[in-house]
Amino acid sequence: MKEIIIATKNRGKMKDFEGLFATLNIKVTSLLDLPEEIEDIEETGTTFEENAAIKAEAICEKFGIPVIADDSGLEVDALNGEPGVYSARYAGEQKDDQANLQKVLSRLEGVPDSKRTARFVCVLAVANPGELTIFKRGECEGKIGHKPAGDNGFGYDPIFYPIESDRTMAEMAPAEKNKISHRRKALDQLVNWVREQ
Ligand SMILES: O=c1nc[nH]c2c1ncn2[C@H]1C[C@H](O)[C@@H](COP(=O)(O)OP(=O)(O)OP(=O)(O)O)O1
Ligand SMILES: [Mg+2]
Repeated sequence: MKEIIIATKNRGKMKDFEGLFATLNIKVTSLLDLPEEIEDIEETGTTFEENAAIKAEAICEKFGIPVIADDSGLEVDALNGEPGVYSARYAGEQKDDQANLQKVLSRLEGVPDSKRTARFVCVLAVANPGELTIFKRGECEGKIGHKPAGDNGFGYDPIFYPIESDRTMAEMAPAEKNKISHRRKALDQLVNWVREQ
């Protein structure tokens, strides 16, 4: 079985990846699973690609091995694409999922269903020692609800209804989310790319 490091400290993301990589027979290790403590990496970019590269390249340089990073977020059309790359810190530096999703709901107060369109975006960056970093993107279209529903998943899952679903991503079983998610789509692109090499 192969092993890959994913440059993340987000446990929710890692749960997604564990499910996604299990079918590929690859074991994934996060920055939280390493024996030494890894300092937080400042995400100073203004695009998902920039931030994913910053995370993947920092850890790749540190250990001299291939590293995948995921930078992702929610784009709400009625909020001009917010919270976007600032999704994790939308309601402040403490990265509180509940506060973040409440902020989206309150900003959308009075906005009718037809204008609550949104998408999850996931950009994966793969950094290899001595090679150019590559990027794969996946998007999942949907709508923002009026109140949180469901206990699965993480982040904005309780307020996100994937297109043609009457349940939020947090009401779906993990395997169900993993069939349609932005993370799944980005990973499919990456797997296809690896097969072409
Ligand atoms: O499937 C998802 N379901 C719900 N919410 C999601 C999803 N995917 C990303 N999101 C939200 C969570 C967080 O608010 C932001 C990611 O921010 P992002 O900087 O990429 O991750 P992070 O700081 O939590 O962890 P890390 O940088 O260590 O990977 O988008
Ligand atoms: Mg982050």
